[in-house]
Amino acid sequence: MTHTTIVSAPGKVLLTGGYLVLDPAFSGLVVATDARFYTLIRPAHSPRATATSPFRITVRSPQFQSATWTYWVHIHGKEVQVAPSNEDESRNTFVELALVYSLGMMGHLIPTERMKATLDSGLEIVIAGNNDFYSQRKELDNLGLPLTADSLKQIPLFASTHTTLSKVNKTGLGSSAALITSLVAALFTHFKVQDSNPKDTLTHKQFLHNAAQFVHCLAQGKVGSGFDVSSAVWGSHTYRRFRPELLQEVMNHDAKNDIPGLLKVLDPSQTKWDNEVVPFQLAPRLHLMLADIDAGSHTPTLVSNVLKWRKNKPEEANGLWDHLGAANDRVVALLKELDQMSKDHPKDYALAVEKASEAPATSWEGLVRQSILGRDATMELLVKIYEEFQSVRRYLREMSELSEVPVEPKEQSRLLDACLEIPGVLMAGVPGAGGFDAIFCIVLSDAAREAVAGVWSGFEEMSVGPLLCTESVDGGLVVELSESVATTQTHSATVQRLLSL
Ligand SMILES: Nc1ncnc2c1ncn2[C@@H]1O[C@H](COP(=O)(O)OP(=O)(O)O)[C@@H](O)[C@H]1O
Ligand SMILES: C[C@@](O)(CCOP(=O)(O)OP(=O)(O)O)CC(=O)O
Repeated sequence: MTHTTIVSAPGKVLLTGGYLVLDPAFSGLVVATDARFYTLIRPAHSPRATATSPFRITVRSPQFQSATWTYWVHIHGKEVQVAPSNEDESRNTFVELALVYSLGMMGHLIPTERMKATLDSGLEIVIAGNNDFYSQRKELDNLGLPLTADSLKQIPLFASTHTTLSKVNKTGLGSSAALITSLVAALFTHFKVQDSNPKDTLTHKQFLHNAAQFVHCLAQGKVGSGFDVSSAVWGSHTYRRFRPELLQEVMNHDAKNDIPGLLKVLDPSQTKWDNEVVPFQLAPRLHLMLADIDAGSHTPTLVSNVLKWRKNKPEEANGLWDHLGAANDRVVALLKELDQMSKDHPKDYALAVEKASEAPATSWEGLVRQSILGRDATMELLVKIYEEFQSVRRYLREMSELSEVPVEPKEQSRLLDACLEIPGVLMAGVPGAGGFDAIFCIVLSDAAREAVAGVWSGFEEMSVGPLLCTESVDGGLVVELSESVATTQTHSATVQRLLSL
């Protein structure tokens, strides 16, 4: 029997609020995906050479070449220091900082004896992301399969990427945020930190959020909006960022020399964090589809150019920000109204969605006017959502033109418009920072789903790679396993696969 912990965190897609969410005056709608990152932790059964030797932690990412890292942990009372082995082929700053700060903080939060006992025979950490996080184009090529959802389903769980972490093509689901969140949370779970600090679960989760935001910002070298870490912790929601100044004072590597000071900033009972999280879910029968575009854009470049333009032309930009912010908020409010409608009038809702599935969104308004059965409130809402999201797109195109940054470039507009011609497609847009990275569609039926997939695979201007994931129904962080695992036990296919990696 081996005490094993597995914690997962979802990927993300920012449906509205790209750029605006960097400013605390605006919020963004982020949907968590059912594509998840998993961190497994278990004893390595390799005792220390002598009672004074450091403890050893090995981290592996089996989907990548040259992706094993060793760390040595030194414990002096409450002070816990983690140093990377200088024999490794590569360094992984994201993993390293998560270990340095999580273990550093735990040294001050749990009894030293537990710290030592948990590390005594060394720890093995395995990190794996759902295949959707990384482009599978090469794998499908090797298998001689076309770039379709059916082909992707034939690839085994946590398949090899046949490359290194630095060379892999990512699909934009936010691998580093999901990785850091699952790793930090798995460490705190494995060392049973909550048992020593019996704060309520919500406060503990807020602390994990703050800690993951801090590590992610430090690893990225900047304080971003943090919507990706937030959805990795809380699942789908509307997000308003925390004041960036909150982390400014600890955003340097000296923070590890003052762990009590860092804990003070990250502990929600000591420092008030002002981020806002309002849970969100898509109404039933709305299905989120995602695709990555092979061309790709460099998000930091897009962001720095848009922000440069906003700084140089504040009047032009601020007006657009206000209009776009208001349109984004209306889309969210309408989607919530639709969800409420599905609960209040489930039969009418189902009928309207079926009717809407049979016609393209441009003709729904006609259906509303022709309705002989009186008002069809659901259909009216669907029309409003479609139209409001089309105004969001118009503002994004205006942003592209004024800033000369390709937020919704023409090629992407043509692809989105082609999707919207299909019966039963409610929304089609560029998520997050936009550019040539990805697109999303929200569709109302299986037939619409298939037709959209057909448009994607037949689109000749760009290579559109479907992803298998959709909205997460499990929210944010999930403790998948925290127990002594007997070999005879039965687990889900995902957990079984992780245990065998
Ligand atoms: N499976 C993995 N195992 C270990 N580290 C990973 C893994 N996936 C991503 N990372 C870390 O995240 C970094 C990528 O971060 P970044 O370029 O910000 O990508 P993203 O936009 O997907 O978050 C990698 O360099 C690596 O440190
Ligand atoms: C511009 C942004 O508001 C949104 C970017 O969202 P993406 O989903 O495009 O991000 P990456 O995963 O880094 O590519 C920047 C931010 O909020 O941090």
